[in-house]
Amino acid sequence: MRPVVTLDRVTKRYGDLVALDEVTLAVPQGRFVAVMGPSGSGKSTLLHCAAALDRPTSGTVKMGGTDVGRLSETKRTVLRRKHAGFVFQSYNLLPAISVQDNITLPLRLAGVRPDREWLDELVHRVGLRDRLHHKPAALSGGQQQRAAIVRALAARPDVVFADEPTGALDLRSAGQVLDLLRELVDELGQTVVMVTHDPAAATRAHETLVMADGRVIDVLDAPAPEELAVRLTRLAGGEPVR
Ligand SMILES: Nc1ncnc2c1ncn2[C@@H]1O[C@H](COP(=O)(O)OP(=O)(O)OP(=O)(O)O)[C@@H](O)[C@H]1O
Repeated sequence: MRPVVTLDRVTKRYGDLVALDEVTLAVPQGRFVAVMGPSGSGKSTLLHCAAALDRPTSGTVKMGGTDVGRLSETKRTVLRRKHAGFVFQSYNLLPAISVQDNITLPLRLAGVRPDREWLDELVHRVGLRDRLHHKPAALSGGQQQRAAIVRALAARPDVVFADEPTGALDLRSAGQVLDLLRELVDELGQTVVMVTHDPAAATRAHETLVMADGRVIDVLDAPAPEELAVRLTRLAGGEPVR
């Protein structure tokens, strides 16, 4: 499979602190990749560098074949708009406009005409057809996050980066959002990279990258939640993993 994002010996330093330490990885198209690890292990830094939200101190990040590190801030923004979608823990929907307008806002800002058929398909899949004309506040948390997912996918990005997408949801809504992300990958060929603290969330992913001290120390194929929870607890306690 063609990689949509690649990192080659990517290091990110904040002064003396090494937040990412020579990380090399490729995210293939059509995969659902989870990123887990103890607090401070570098998950968000990895996501920000991979998503061209931030520039590494050294190493190479390529998105859509373009070397992100060589671009100006403005060009990175253009690259992100073209290739990436984002889902955050806080849904970041604008309260004053309808769900429909929220979904199409980034497209309109970018001067791109919405693909009605694609949006209909997405809205149908996430079960929001009859909520489109409501304001976000009239939707449950799970529904708002599903609207945010449609917004992230509206421009058919190469990859969606999700940072704790279920962090604010109850168990049932979280499960629905995760099942939905997996369905979008399996049935629509989308690619998702998701940072999460929830071992149950990682079981929906094809593979889980486990991080510690700024490195990817393990790549697990669809691990059982119990197995993952034990590994993460050991890591958080500073115990050796193997
Ligand atoms: N802007 C910054 N300036 C200085 N240090 C930073 C900055 N951003 C992150 N760090 C540090 O880099 C390390 C990795 O942080 P990062 O946020 O990537 O970890 P994380 O695994 O996402 O943690 P959490 O699960 O708590 O969100 C931490 O030690 C953090 O304090």
